[in-house]
Amino acid sequence: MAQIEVRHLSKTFTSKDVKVNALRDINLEIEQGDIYGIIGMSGAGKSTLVRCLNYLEKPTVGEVWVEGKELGGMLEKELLKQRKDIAMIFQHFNLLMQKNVVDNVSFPLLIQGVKKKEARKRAKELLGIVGLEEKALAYPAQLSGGQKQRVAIARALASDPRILLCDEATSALDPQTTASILELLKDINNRFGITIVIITHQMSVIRKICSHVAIMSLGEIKEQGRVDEIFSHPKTKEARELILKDMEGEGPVNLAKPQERLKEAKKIRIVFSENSSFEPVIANMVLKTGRPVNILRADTKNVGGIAKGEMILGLPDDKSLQQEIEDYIRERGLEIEEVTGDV
Ligand SMILES: Nc1ncnc2c1ncn2[C@@H]1O[C@H](COP(=O)(O)OP(=O)(O)OP(=O)(O)O)[C@@H](O)[C@H]1O
Repeated sequence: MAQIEVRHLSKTFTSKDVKVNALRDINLEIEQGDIYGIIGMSGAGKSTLVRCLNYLEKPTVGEVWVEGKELGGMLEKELLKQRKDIAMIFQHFNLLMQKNVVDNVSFPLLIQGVKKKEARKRAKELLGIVGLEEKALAYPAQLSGGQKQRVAIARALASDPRILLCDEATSALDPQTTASILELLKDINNRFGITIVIITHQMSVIRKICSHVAIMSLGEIKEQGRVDEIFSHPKTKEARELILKDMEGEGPVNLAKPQERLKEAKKIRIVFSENSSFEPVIANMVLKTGRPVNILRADTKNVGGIAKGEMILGLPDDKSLQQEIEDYIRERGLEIEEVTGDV
């Protein structure tokens, strides 16, 4: 059994005469040690889903199993105990502003009944793990956003959780700070084997550290699986859109401007594996066929540690030439799929 299993989970919010189906028939399996991303636009149901994973939100229908135990069958006391193993961090850090850093981190330990001296000692160790030892006596207001999130991570680790839920933990941070927090989460996952569930609306976050992803839209999971597979072979419109948006966000090469494009009849997407270099392939293809193509987008990315790249080409309005180009690309071991709509 997976460490976290969600079965046929639905959540409906009802207020007065308005009903919102926030989650519909969600099924998920998250293995121990995964970094699992849940991505979707605003209102997709991500926060509601992640809050169901520790029963901060009670599903209307369905089951959540954590380490072989069904949360819905637990008494409130058992649930509180279970939540010790499922820590959470948030977009706005949720630190205690009147307490200094070391006291913020000690706080959950004191609540658990750990003696003050021991709690402070452990808190200082945790601050070492997140690289903030020298800020132990500072107050949250004196810290940057990235430092505040590090304190929140240290505090989350205080109860020795086996699962860490991150609700838009990097959304309030600039790209560089985001990268450093993602590195820290990856390091924590590596060193301590803590399973991490990350909610985000940014595909770049998924690409940088997640092993698996579920793509949500309007309360449903549209696609889920290994991140490298979804990036290479997105099956749904939602996945394709998120991947394209990600490319835009990080400055892809948008080579042919609309006014400069040759008339094109078909668009294809080529996926490059870690060993292929697209430039010689395309240059040689153009030389061989003697006809130029529009390179509409080109991008290479580091996906889960593997170099991946893709390119979208606009092909001329000549069926046999299209076939020749596609055959040439396929013979070089590259995969092709047709793209519809604007790119
Ligand atoms: N307590 C609530 N009462 C009523 N409706 C709610 C409640 N919480 C969430 N919803 C609704 O459920 C849907 C899903 O919301 P949710 O916050 O889970 O989405 P999200 O994907 O996390 O969005 P965001 O990225 O904006 O936080 C939305 O339509 C939202 O308005």
